[in-house]
Amino acid sequence: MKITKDLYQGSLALLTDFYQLTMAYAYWKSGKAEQEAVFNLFFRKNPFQSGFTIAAGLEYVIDFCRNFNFNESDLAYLADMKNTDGTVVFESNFIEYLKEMRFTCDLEAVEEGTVIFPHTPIIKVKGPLIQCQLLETALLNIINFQTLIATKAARVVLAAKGDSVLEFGLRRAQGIDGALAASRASFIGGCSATSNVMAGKLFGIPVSGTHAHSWIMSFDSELEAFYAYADAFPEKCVFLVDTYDTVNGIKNAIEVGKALREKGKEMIGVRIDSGDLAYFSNVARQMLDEAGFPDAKVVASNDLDEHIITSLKSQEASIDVWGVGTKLVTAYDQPALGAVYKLAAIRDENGNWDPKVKVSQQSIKINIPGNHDIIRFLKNGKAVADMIYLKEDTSGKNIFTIIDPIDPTKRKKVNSDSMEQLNLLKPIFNKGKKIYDSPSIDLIKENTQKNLQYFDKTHKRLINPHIYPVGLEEKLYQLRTDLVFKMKNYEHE
Ligand SMILES: Nc1ncnc2c1ncn2[C@@H]1O[C@H](COP(=O)(O)OP(=O)(O)OP(=O)(O)O)[C@@H](O)[C@H]1O
Ligand SMILES: O=P(O)(O)OC[C@H]1O[C@H](OP(=O)(O)OP(=O)(O)O)[C@H](O)[C@@H]1O
Ligand SMILES: O=C(O)c1cccnc1
Repeated sequence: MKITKDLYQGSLALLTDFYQLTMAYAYWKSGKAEQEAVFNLFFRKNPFQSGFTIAAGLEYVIDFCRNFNFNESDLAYLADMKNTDGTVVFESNFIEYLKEMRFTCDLEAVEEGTVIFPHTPIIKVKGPLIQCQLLETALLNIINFQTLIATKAARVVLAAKGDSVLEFGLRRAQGIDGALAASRASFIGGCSATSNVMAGKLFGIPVSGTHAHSWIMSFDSELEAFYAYADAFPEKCVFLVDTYDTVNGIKNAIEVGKALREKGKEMIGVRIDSGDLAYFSNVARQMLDEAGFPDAKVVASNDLDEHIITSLKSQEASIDVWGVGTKLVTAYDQPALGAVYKLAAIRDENGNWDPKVKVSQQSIKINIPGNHDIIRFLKNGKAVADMIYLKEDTSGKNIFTIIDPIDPTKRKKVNSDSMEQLNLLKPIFNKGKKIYDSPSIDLIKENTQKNLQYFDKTHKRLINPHIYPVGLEEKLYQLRTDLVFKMKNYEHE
């Protein structure tokens, strides 16, 4: 995938907050630019009150890092920036430094489609402080949105209980890139196809669709419109039946379906886009069955989301395919994921990692310090707990106490001897060189479904899900507590 080249026609290095550049300049001025650092990208709460989150966006991150350099016009723009007193913001030696800068970091990440939880790193960047810092805004922009939408899609697809979900969001998505990224993330989350043709071309996602009311309205009668469509697309007939009168529309679809059958073709089905979808889908099912079309599908659309789909399922609606647009691609009920990117450790002059913590009044906002990793423990193929730990604290151990980072009274003991262990962070770049074999979008989508299988259905419930245990190995927990006390000057207590 070449998002930068195909979509943005050049450099994305200026896709950042201005303060990243002023900090970069100040790191450079103070001689800290090349000091080795570790930053982690993580979120603090699952979106949509979900019990899980689906990671997405890594391919965009890879593309961003590989193309990370300031081109001539970026540099000219920066060189021209002036302070209020007329002096330049960035001195020319710094502009030269930026010109030579290339991405040379190590980067680890959870693969797209992985089920993830609050507090655990999705991406870990290790490298020169200045580079780590300059990546912050773009990495958050990419991961926050795609992870949000992949999670929403996974919830919609879970609600559809095995039925196909088509993503119809382009017309109401958040701009051009929002729409493309949302189509990609929706497919990763489990949608079967998109109506967005450009997403189909760029990402290799299947495209699909029916027709609109305008098609019907452009003819003198609905029947005439159905016949004409059947003529043009005998293999692809999903007739939209609700332009004037849904029951009459279904009758017309059946008539044209019979004519198609005489020509050796089968209509695919009907689409209902308004009214009581439970009632009209059941009417459609009965009429289609009685007319000899038991395999014809009923497609429903109209402001659907996971909750309306669940309700329609509980009403025993006869809907086989769900067209979901606005509420999916805009993440209507929670328009942003709050992932953050925090400095976790800096290498000191002796080569040791110096863990760093941001102290906050709210304990949920205190980050996890140190160059840490994550393990997922599985028993009999089911995920039991995720542990955030420091390698040096755990080597040779097999019994671990995992402590909830917010509520230390919540603990879980794990004996790793009887469990399978998954390292969630995979190496993606080594000193700026890509060492990861990117999977196809189809494999990523499969990965999502495989990952969801690891989790008990109580964690996947849409409302009030059972909380999956994620925590800090006890030594890391202690390190974090000690550091907080130290930074707050509570050492004497
Ligand atoms: N049986 C049902 N149970 C729960 N929700 C339903 C049911 N049938 C339809 N809905 C949902 O109710 C909402 C109906 O919205 P609205 O009143 O705007 O549609 P409409 O008037 O039927 O159609 P439109 O305005 O698009 O012509 C939609 O979100 C739809 O998905
Ligand atoms: O409802 P969504 O989940 O966003 O799905 C996409 C919607 O887009 C189309 O509607 P259209 O743009 O013609 O508008 P209308 O049906 O709401 O009038 C289609 O008929 C769906 O209703
Ligand atoms: O193909 C469709 O039916 C479609 C596409 C976009 C939006 N609504 C419906």
